[in-house]
Amino acid sequence: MNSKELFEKAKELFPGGVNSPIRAAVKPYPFYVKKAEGAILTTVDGDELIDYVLAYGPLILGHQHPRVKEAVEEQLELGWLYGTPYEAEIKLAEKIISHFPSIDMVRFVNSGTEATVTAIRLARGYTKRKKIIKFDGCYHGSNDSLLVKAGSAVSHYGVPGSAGIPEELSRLTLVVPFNDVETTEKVAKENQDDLAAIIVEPVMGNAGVILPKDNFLKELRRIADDVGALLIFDEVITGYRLGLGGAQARYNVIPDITTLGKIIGGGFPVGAVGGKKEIMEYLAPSGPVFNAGTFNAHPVTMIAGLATISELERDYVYETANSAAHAVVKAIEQELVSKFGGVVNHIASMFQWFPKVEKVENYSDAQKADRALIERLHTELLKRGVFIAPSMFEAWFTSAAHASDIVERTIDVISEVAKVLQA
Ligand SMILES: Cc1ncc(COP(=O)(O)O)c(C=O)c1O
Ligand SMILES: N[C@H](C=O)CCC(=O)O
Repeated sequence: MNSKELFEKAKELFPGGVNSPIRAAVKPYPFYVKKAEGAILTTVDGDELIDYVLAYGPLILGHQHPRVKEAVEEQLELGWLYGTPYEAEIKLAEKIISHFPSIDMVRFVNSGTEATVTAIRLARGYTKRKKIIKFDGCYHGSNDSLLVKAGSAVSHYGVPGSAGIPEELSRLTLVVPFNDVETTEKVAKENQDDLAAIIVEPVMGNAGVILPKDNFLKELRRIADDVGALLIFDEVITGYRLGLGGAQARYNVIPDITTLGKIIGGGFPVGAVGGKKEIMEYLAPSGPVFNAGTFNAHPVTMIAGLATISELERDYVYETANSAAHAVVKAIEQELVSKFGGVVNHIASMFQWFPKVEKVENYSDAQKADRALIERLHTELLKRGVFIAPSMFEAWFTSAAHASDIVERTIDVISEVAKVLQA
């Protein structure tokens, strides 16, 4: 069956035809993958696509990296699920602790969502307070406490949050604009007695890419300390994408709790909560805050994560991924920004173009950009063999597999598309 036929069938089986909403945004219908290798996806229709989505971030080494594949194959020979502790989880935790300045202890879970759910519960349990500050347009997974004014598919489909979440719970989530120290401080002080945590994507990656200004993250640290709340960095995207220590090492700001996911599982389902020992010891069975999981610290994930992070310790990965991003950003600026205007927000190997606006420093700036143009760009690039996210409220990602020939092909396609794209 081809992609069109498969999607027709899928619509009978899955709500909207998919198992995660953003996948249905690929037009005219989502393509189905037959295989993936390096930077290339091959579809069941026989098309080869250069992949700038990389499964929404995890695949910083590209698809089927030989070291990861070899490690997983070796693991499969030993069995793949034990329901007992396994040495690989210790090795992966040690690596993460060695790289992330704020992390003394880790709890592995199965997704970024589980990580943020656990982090919020931990912050509430530790502080014995209820309220949370989050930032407009930040996305922290499908987490009941944080699906308020969220980014990613929530923004793409234009829903303010989600039905099914009790108003009593949403009221505990206070939303403030990213990069706005004054409002954050005001709201934190007004709710000081009951504020458990401030949670932030230190670089926003779910409303396009939006960078923290000046001392914004340092100011969040100060405000959290002033009101006795915990600072949570959601580094599910930025962890290992911005470098070995994530955003916290890059910006030199130490949160109390960090959530990780995506890259640390090497392409297998994963999440992690990390933090200071004193806080982490509140998790069961040491402490009273519950978290558990049949698949927590899955052996295959631990092995794949370990192989991935070991590879990241070799300089070539960040060098290749970052220089690919730099070259593609330059091409977008030359071919697209020059014609349509706008700004490209970029850091390391993640970026997004916001057409027709001069700056994007928060979610309301992002909403003023021409998102429909990005959706048309997505369609035109896809027709010519380049796959980018179907929404402006996502990011482009590059990997160690985005070698110069792949980048050159992409640049040629961008200049071809620039000629046909209509404002
Ligand atoms: C910053 C951030 N936090 C949390 C999540 C949730 O992760 P997952 O999709 O693995 O549940 C995502 C992505 O979905 C994310 O980008
Ligand atoms: N932006 C989301 C996570 O980072 C995209 C993943 C998804 O919703 O399927």
